[in-house]
Amino acid sequence: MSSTAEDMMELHWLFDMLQHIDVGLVVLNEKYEIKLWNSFMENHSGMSSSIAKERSLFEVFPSINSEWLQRKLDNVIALRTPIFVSWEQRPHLFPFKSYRPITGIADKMYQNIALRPITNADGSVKYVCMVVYDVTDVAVSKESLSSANRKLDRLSKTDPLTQLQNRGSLDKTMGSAFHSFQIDHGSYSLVMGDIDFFKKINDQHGHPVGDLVLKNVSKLIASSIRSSDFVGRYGGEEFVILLPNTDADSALFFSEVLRRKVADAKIATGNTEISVTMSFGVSQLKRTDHSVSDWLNRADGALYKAKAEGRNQSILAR
Ligand SMILES: Nc1nc2c(ncn2[C@@H]2O[C@H](COP(=O)(O)OP(=O)(O)OP(=O)(O)O)[C@@H](O)[C@H]2O)c(=O)[nH]1
Repeated sequence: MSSTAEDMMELHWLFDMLQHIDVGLVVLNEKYEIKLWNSFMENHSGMSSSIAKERSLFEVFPSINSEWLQRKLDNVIALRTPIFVSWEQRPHLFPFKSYRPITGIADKMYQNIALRPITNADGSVKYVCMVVYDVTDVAVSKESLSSANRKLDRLSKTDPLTQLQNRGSLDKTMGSAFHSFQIDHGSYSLVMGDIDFFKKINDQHGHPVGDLVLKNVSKLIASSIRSSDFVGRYGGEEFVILLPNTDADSALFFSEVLRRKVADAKIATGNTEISVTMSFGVSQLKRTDHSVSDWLNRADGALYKAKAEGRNQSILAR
């Protein structure tokens, strides 16, 4: 076979392979008209090469942000350098369906796109080749990993019984508030609440009813705070509420409203209804507090006093 015939055959092979490679290939001219549309693009768009060719890419896919892509394509031609667009910047350019049966996360194919200048024999660049990689598997596993990490992070901060913040998470939140106070000297208050005679509830009705009471009280507290407040379960039947932008008197007012709500609530346990009361200690963060413990200890001291003085009351630490 002559070398020209061999070259022709090689060219034919190459063209055949590019047509059927599992990667999208599109060639555009300077007017963004489609000059090449391989079988990957045909299969995923449902549009044959004969129909796509000579039409503007933006007419075929009106959902593509034409201003953004035109700028990129113009740069590829002017600077003669390739540009890459990752799925993390833009999940997809072409709105192709994903046929992955594994997950509901991806209904569209995630794509990495390379825009490459095609250099003519005379060195000029008049065409751009778009290479479209289907990276749905990579994107989906990365997304599921991030979602699993988010879930783990949430779990590590949550008390499983009450779904409130756990003690560790609350300690961190109070630490952040203490740190902010050193900068803004704002008003930050703590309300520490404890269910009265909780041991009796366990003893009289059993531990599962005790748990039910804890869950109900937690819901009541959670529904009483503002979105900027924090509440956590600090110990067995002890709760701490952190109120930013709240001075001592307002925190005491909040505590009394909550105390009355708890006392008025009826908790259905199946065959009977239970009522509980709570005692509260309130403290506002002061410049003389050297640590979160100082602030917390003052609330704890006030709570101890509320218990000693008859329970079902709130006491403010001065
Ligand atoms: N059901 C249930 N009980 C708990 C849980 N955590 C702690 N407790 C119980 O809560 C009770 C707390 O009792 P005490 O510390 O004596 O306090 P109290 O009976 O509430 O009395 P005062 O606080 O003095 O009013 C103990 O019996 C603990 O076993 C829990 O997760 N579920």
